Amino acid sequence: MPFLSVRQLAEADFPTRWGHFRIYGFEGNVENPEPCNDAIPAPLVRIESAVALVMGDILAAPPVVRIHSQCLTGDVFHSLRCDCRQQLELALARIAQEGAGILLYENQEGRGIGLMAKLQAYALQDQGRDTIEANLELGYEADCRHFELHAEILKLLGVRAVRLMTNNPEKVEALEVGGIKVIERISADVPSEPTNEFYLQTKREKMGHLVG
Ligand SMILES: Nc1nc2c(ncn2[C@@H]2O[C@H](COP(=O)(O)OP(=O)(O)OP(=O)(O)O)[C@@H](O)[C@H]2O)c(=O)[nH]1
Ligand SMILES: [Zn+2]
Repeated sequence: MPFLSVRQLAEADFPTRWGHFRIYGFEGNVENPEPCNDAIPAPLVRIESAVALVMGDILAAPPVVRIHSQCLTGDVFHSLRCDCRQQLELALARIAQEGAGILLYENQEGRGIGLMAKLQAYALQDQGRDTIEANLELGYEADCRHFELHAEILKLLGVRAVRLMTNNPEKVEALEVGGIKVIERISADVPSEPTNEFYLQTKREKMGHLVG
C-alpha cells in the first residue's frame, strides 16, 4: 500500500492546558487502498490526515510519542464506553512531564470505519455484541486502520527513534516497518470503568492488546 506523498500543510503556535506545543497538519495520499467493507467500494486515492502536537526538543533524545486515533465520543464528550479520552490526557500529561514529545492525532475514527458506522456498532453492542462482532456484522473488518502515515510524519519531523505509548502491538510493528525504531513501549493503561470493562476485555482477549 504505497504512499504517493506525505506533505506538511501547516505549522503554528499551540498553547494548551498541558503547556506549549507547536501544531502541525500533515496529509498523505494512498493509491488503490483496500476496501474495509466489501459493500462500500474504496476510492482510487484515499487521503489520510493527521495533526502533530510537538513539545520541546524532540531531536535531543528519542521522544515519547503517542499515536491517538480519533474518538469523537471519547475525546470530545468524555464517553465512558471506551478509554480514549483518559489515554489522550495520559499522553499529554506524560509529554508535559518530560518537557518533550509528540502526539499524533489521526482521523481514523472508529478504528477506521467512521463515526456513523461506529454509532451503528454501538447499537449492536447494546444488544450484546462485542466491538469486533459488531464491526463484522456491519460488513467491516475488526480494525480498518493503517499506520503507515505516522512513520512518514515522524521522519519529516526528523525523528528516527521513539518511545511509543501504546498497548497495541500493531502500532509498534507499523512504525518499525516504516523505518522508525521503537526503543521502548510505554504502557497506555488507564483505570477502567464498569462501563468500559467489557471493551477493554475484548481488546485484551480478542485483539492482542497488552492491556493491564
Ligand atoms: N469500531 C469501533 N471503534 C471504536 C469503538 N470504541 C472506540 N473505537 C475507536 O477505537 C479507536 C481507538 O482504538 P483502541 O482499540 O481503543 O486503541 P488503540 O489505538 O488500538 O491502541 P492504544 O494505542 O493502546 O490505545 C478510536 O478510533 C475509537 O474511535 C467501538 O466500539 N467500535
Ligand atoms: Zn473511544
